[in-house]
Amino acid sequence: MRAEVSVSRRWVVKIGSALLTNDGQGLDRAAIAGWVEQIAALRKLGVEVVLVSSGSVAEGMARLGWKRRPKAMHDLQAAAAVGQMGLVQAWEQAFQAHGVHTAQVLVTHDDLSDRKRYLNARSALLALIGHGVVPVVNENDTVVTDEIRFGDNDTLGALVTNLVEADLLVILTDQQGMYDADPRSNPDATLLSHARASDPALVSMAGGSGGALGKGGMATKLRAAKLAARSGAASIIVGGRLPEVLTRIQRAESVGTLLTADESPMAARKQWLAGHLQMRGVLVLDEGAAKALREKGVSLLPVGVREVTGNFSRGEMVSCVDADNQRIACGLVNYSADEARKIMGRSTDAIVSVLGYADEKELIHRDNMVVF
Ligand SMILES: Nc1ncnc2c1ncn2[C@@H]1O[C@H](COP(=O)(O)OP(=O)(O)O)[C@@H](O)[C@H]1O
Ligand SMILES: N[C@@H](CCC(=O)OP(=O)(O)O)C(=O)O
Repeated sequence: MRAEVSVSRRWVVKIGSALLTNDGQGLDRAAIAGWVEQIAALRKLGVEVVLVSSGSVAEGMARLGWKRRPKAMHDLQAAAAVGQMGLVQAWEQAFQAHGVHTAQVLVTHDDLSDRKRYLNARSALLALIGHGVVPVVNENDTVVTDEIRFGDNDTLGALVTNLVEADLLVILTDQQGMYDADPRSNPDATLLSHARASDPALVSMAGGSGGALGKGGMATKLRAAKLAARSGAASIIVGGRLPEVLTRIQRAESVGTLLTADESPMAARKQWLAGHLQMRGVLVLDEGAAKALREKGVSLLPVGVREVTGNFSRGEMVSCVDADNQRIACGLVNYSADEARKIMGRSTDAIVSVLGYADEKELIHRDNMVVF
């Protein structure tokens, strides 16, 4: 299993507040430099990395001289706004030393649950990765309210893993991994090396809430691993202070706790796509496109579409049928119904001249499509 992890090509690395801020004493720049050095080395081996960095509230508290995590939402928001400045500065500076660009990406729950915004966030993150930039993601704490907060970045890390279809979610924390009981209150607890994320026995082993600075605790990390498994990704919960921790994961060393998915990424994603969304429209394909989708599983380009029915928006689910109305596939569409009608039957190059702009060149990308 560890060997499979070592060949994974896209990682989301989530770093918790306690770890990043030296238990609240301000950003641990030496630790940050160490992780960045490892990430730079991973990139040279062809591993793409998206960072999910907590610590805005904790760093804001340190900057404002607050000893305790505030309870009031406006104070949390204020601390997050102050701290986020320090956070991105620290990451940017550390990556600059390796000639790597970073990008600040702040998201809310709405961004990832709304279909259109989901696609937008996805294409922006994939574009950043494609340009060799390391996205540094956090929750947009200053604009979210109580009910819609992810609250803990473990969940955010898992959703980003689903979003960019990463193979691996690495959760760096202040313990060596997941134990069979909370090691803070059970000194005899033993470290779990490998389990299935779906194993029901794990739930009672993960203690409740997190430390003084973080929010999640082990329960949210376990939940995150289950969420990541929905798109087939494995998760590793591991001590972020372990020397060369990321490099060792890449070398298939048995560090931390590996939580694996029951299904392959493709099977998991297709199940997710097929089970979660309502059809909003139909695209009738020409013979060539129908054959290409059925036999080669390629993306659907506008040129292969003859007719568009329904009134869908970008990001919604549509079904693809052949001229005899036989269902071929379904998937998340990159253009609205009106746009699709304008560009159907046209070559990809014509999208800009017809619409005046272009999103993706595909009408439905094959990663967002299930072929029946
Ligand atoms: N079974 C367990 N194994 C390891 N840690 C656990 C377990 N149950 C609860 N915990 C607690 O979870 C804490 C890590 O969560 P948290 O404080 O939220 O960290 P982070 O800021 O890294 O997200 C650990 O310090 C530990 O006390
Ligand atoms: N968005 C928040 C993260 C919430 C949080 O505390 O997460 P974590 O430490 O990962 O459990 C922040 O940056 O402070």
